[in-house]
Amino acid sequence: MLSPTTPPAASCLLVLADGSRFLGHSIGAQGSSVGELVFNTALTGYQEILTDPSYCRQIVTLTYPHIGNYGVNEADGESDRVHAAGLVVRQVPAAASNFRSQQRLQDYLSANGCVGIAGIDTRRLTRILRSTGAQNGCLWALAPGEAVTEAHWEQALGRARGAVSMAGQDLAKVVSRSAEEVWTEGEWSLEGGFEKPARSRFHVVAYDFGVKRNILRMLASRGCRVTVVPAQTPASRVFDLEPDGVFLSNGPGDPEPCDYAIEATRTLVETGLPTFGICLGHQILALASGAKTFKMKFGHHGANHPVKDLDTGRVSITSQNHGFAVDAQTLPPNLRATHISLFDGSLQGIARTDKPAFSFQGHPEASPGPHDIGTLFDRFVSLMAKE
Ligand SMILES: NC(=O)CC[C@H](N)C(=O)O
Repeated sequence: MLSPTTPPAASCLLVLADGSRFLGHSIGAQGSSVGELVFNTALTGYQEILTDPSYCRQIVTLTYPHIGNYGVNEADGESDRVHAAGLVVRQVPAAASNFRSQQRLQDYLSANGCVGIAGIDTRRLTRILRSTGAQNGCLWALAPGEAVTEAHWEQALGRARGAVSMAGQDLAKVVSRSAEEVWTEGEWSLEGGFEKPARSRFHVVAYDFGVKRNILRMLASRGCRVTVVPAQTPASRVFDLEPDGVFLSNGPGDPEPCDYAIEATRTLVETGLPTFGICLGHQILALASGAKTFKMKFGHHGANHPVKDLDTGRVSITSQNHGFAVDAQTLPPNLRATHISLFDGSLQGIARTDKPAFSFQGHPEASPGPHDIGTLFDRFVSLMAKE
């Protein structure tokens, strides 16, 4: 229960570039933030979403109305900080209740300098984004007690309209680590915490375009020693590391301007190194193979997207987070479609016909899940074993 001495929450404004206004209360840091507004329909996983580097410069609206109910903890972050440019929710329960919880979502947002708003009609916002497409917005948490004025709305609109468009932005090099790192931690379980895999059969070089930790953990748990390398690492350095396979990670922004990654991938794939890409990594593999990408209207962000495997006919429920996609009409003869989205028919997976390389648009590593398509990691390991 709220104690009678709890000060009233500070006001928070959200203004979209099209002029739509929302007034709610602050649940995070004070100040303003701009970014591309996207909506995510997952029911859980808000901490993983906030810390997913792929959300860099995006303000995330969660359509599920109760967010923060199980708190946050040290183990569940997909990176070492909050990357989302802001959080928009309907309601945060006053108490967080879970045996793993170490902090309330509100305190976590404040400590991480992330602006957040609650108390707005997220259904109205989602319907705007769905009909007009993802658009830039400005989130502005005022000082406690400060009154909202017309000048605030006007200034916020100016900031929203002045924000750079996501199309054309290379953000992989912005969020990538700057030094190489050896990764050994495996997957988490309730009984044992994070696994420390004893032996490794394969050496994988993983490109960090904004990599999520659970990807590295799933590789480690499958017997891979992983060397994580910065986004701009040239192919020559990867050859020096003598890997058995190359992994291309997820990441924020537009894949098209990532020329260094496209170039390195082309070289590595051509030499026949087994290669696996996820999300941005999937788009990079496509571009390196001669296909094209485009910006989607509002993308796919959620945890229940059905995807069909075109080889087996099997349907998997998958986690998705992308605003760009590979254009199925542009696949060259040596690239075949392996998966499609059953929501809109868009391309979800590809494989090279001439080289041991494949990739997936959604998230087989998704934590908290679903885990249906986690088998793609086993496919990568089999590919390395075969080669
Ligand atoms: N999660 C990701 O890797 C996203 C890839 C890319 N930034 C997109 O929006 O499509």
